[in-house]
Amino acid sequence: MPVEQLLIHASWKRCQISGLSPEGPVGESKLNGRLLHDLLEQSEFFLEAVRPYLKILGKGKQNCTAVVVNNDGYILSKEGSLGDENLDRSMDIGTNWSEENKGTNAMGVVLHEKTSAVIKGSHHYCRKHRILTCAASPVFNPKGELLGAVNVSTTEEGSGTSLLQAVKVAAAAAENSLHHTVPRRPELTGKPLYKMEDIAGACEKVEKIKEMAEKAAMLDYPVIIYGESGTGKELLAQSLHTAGPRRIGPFTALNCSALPETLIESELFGYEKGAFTGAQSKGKAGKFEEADGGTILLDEAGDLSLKAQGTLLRVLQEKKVTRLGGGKEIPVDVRVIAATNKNLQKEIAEGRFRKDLYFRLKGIFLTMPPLRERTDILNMAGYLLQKISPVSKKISPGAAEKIVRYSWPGNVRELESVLMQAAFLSGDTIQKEHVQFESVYEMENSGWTLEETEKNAVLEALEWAGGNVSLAAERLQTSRSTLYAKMKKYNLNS
Ligand SMILES: Nc1ncnc2c1ncn2[C@@H]1O[C@H](COP(=O)(O)OP(=O)(O)OP(=O)(O)O)[C@@H](O)[C@H]1O
Repeated sequence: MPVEQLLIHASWKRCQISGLSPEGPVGESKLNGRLLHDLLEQSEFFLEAVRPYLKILGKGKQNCTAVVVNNDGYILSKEGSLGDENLDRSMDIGTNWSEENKGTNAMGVVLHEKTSAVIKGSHHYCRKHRILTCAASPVFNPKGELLGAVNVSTTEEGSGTSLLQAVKVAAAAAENSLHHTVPRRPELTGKPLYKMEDIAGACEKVEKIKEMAEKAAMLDYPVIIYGESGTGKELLAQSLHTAGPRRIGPFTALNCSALPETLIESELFGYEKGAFTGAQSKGKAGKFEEADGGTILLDEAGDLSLKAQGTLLRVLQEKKVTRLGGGKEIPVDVRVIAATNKNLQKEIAEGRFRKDLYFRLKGIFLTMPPLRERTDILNMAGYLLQKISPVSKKISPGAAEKIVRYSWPGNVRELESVLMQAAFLSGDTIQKEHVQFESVYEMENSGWTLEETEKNAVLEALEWAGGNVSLAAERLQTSRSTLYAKMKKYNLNS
C-alpha cells in the first residue's frame, strides 16, 4: 500500500477505535474569550513566522482557506474563505481540528504523523468534510520540536498535489524564518521593519507613490493607504514609519478584520491585572499604548464593525486610553495609518463606515496600484525570484509571456506565491509549465502580449529619463546595449 494510503488507513482505524462516527457529531470544541486571547498571545512567535506565507496561500483564491494550527490542533490564524458559511465557521480561529475532534483530516493526520499529507474528499472520516480537499505540512522549531501545521483546504476539485507542494514550501519558509528570528520581547516589535528602498518597482505609478510617501513620512498627519489585497499596503505603512522621525518609536499593527468583537476593547486599551478571570497576572498594554511614541497600522480598517469604529473613534478623539479594570487615563501619542482594500466612501454611503471616523483617519490618501496596471511585472518577477530562490534562475520567454498576460487578482503577493511554486518545480530556467495559476482565474488576462508590455515599459522608462538611455536602462535594470536593441526592435527613438 502506498505510504499516503497507510497514513489514512491508520487514521481511520484510530477514529473507529475511539468510537467516532462518520455521521457525526464532530467535535465542536472551540476556544473563545480569554482562553483564545491567551493562546494567541502565547503563539505569537510561531504566528509571526507563518503569517506571511499563510497570506500567500489563502488570500485572493476562490473557495480556498489556509489556516495554521498549533500542535494541539487549534486554529490560530486563517486567510481566505471556502465560500460556504457553515464550512467557514467550522474553521474559525479557535476551533480544534485534531483527529480526536474531527476524525481523519489533513491537519489531524499531520500532527499525529509529523509528516505532510493530503486528505481528499472521501478519505475524510466524517461525511460532512468529504466535500473538501486538504493538504497540510508540519512546522518544527529550530530544536526540531513540532509547533503545529500549515493547512490549505478547498472545495474545488483537484488532485491536491499542487496544494501539497504549496504547503510544503510555506512550512519550509516559515521554519526558515524561525531560524532567523529571536523570540520577540513584548515591548519590542522584534523583526526588522521594511524601509522605502524595499519597495521595488520600475514603474511610474510606484515611483509617484514612493515620492509622496517620502514627503508624508516627515509629517504627522494620519494616512489612509488604499489598494487591492497584496499590493504592498503593509510594506508602504512600515516604510512610512521607518522613513520619518517616529522610527525611533515602536510600530504596531492591528488586523481589524481578524478582531473578534469580544476582544476589541482589550486589544485597543489593554487591561489591568485581575480585570477578568484568566487575565495575565501582570496586566497587558493595549495596541495604542504599545505604539506610544510611534505608529499604529490599522490593517483592513474597512472591515471594522460599527461597534469597533465607535471605540476607535473615542481613542482618536481623546488621545488617551484607560486599561480595562483600571482607573488611570494613559495619554498616547500615536501616528495612525489605516490600510484598506474597501472603498470607504462607498462603505459610508451604504452605512457600514462612520463618516466622522473616516475624517479622523484621512489626512493623506495614498493608493497602491494593482499589479495588472503596472508596466514592471517582469522586473518585479525577477526581483522577487532573487529573494525567493537561493540559486539564480532564469525566466524563459514562454513563462514571461504567461506572466504578463495574467491579470494577477492577488497582486504582488500572488506573484510571489506563483514564483515560489515555479522555483520549486523548475531547474535553472522557469518554463511556461512551471508558472501555474489558480485555474479559476487562468482564463482572465490583461490582454497584453509580452511584446506590448515590453514596449510600454521601454517607452515609459525613456519618457521618465527624458530620453537619456543610460538612465532609462538603469531604471529597467538592464544594459544600455539591450535597451538600444529593444528600441530598434520597437522602432523607438530616445
Ligand atoms: N513593491 C513591492 N516590492 C517588493 N515587495 C512587494 C511590493 N509590493 C508588495 N510586496 C510583497 O508582497 C507581499 C504583500 O504585501 P503586503 O502584505 O504589504 O500587501 P497588502 O496590500 O498589505 O495586502 P493585504 O491587504 O492583503 O494585507 C509582501 O510579501 C510584500 O513584501
